[in-house]
Amino acid sequence: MLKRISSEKLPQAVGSYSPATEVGNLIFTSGQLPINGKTNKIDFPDSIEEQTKQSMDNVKYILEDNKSSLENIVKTTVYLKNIKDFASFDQVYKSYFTGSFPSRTAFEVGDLPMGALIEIEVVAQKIG
Ligand SMILES: C=C(N)C(=O)O
Repeated sequence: MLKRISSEKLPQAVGSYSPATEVGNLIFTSGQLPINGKTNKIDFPDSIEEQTKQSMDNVKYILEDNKSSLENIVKTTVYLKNIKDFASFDQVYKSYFTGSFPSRTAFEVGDLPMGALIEIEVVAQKIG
């Protein structure tokens, strides 16, 4: 049975989607835009580093509020507005992991909602 899940720390969805869906022992997040849940906006429109932090924090909130964690990510998909941001994004991204890294695909897209520079989605395993 599937269940729609969320976190109180997330921003409002910008469209017709649930923040995440749980099925069995897996969590599938929607793409997390770099929107701050306190301000409901992209606080740093020109900074890939800050936007990576916010998208990763939003992923983290979903997982940690639903019996999972960043360490339990199976696969990450990263959408970048500009592939030239890859190295800067990756520097911030790797700081969120202490052991091994999840599988990942990263690629450039034409555009993202709200003028974002990045959007990150994950599939993660639940703990216990
Ligand atoms: C922001 C999204 N994840 C969406 O619009 O699908």
